[in-house]
Amino acid sequence: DDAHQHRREYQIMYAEAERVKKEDLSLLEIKSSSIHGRGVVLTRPVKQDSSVGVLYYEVVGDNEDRVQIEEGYWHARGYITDGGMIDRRHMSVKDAITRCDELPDCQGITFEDPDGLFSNAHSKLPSILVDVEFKDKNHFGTDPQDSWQSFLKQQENLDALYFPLGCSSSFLPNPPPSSLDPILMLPCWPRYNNHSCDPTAKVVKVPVEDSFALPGVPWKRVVGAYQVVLLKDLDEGEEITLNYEALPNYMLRRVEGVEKCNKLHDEL
Ligand SMILES: C[S@@+](CC[C@H](N)C(=O)[O-])C[C@H]1O[C@@H](n2cnc3c(N)ncnc32)[C@H](O)[C@@H]1O
Repeated sequence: DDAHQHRREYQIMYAEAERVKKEDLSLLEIKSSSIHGRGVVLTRPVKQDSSVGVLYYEVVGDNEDRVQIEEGYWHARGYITDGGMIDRRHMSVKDAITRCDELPDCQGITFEDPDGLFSNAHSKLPSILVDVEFKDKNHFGTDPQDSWQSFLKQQENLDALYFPLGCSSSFLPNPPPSSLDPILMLPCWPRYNNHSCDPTAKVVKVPVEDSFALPGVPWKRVVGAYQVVLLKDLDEGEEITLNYEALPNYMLRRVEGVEKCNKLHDEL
């Protein structure tokens, strides 16, 4: 059956994740959460400032869906998430990119493209006018319908991902199917961290050894690991939560229905 099939595929991938991350997984448990669905809780008390493991690794310049087509901008199929709009104009995308360059806080532009005219990153930019939103942030979400497009101002570290091999959303849909065995899912605990505006943990970027390589993609340069560090002493059974809005770019996709912390921004 379906759950059994999943189980076998995932077992192999998660074993690999576990091998590379070398975490003490006995510290963590995936359990039903009072916030939403399942969450990550501690199996024993842990002190403030301790790290419980790596949420993500950051790699430089990796994402098949993002192709650089305009100087200094990445084309991304998907949208820049809610909030942070500094301007909105009906104009061509080429003009919008020029305008974004001139606006001091502009980090990128995003617009609806229901007919997919812009979805081929390799073709010349269509000159039609679209409703462009100018954003002062580039938190990015992919769009299953492929009806939004964005151009993001190029940055030093373009990407953060935590596991190409077992836990990335290409293997493990978001949210993960609830049929999956929580014990089996433990190496992918980062996929179970719930959001809170009053979180119990934050991420801290630490360097990795030069020789560090991710399984399956050894050629990718890993520039850092984001550890989950507790903001206070926590007891056994307490949930590890993160403020999604405070996470670095690209770490979490747009999430519907979660509490907004930066409310003022979102009203614009
Ligand atoms: C990384 S997963 C967290 C695991 C999730 N609870 C589950 O059972 O699969 C992120 C998803 O959890 C939900 N979520 C996380 N924090 C939430 C919150 N504070 N309020 C409502 N939903 C939340 C959202 O649906 C979000 O897309």
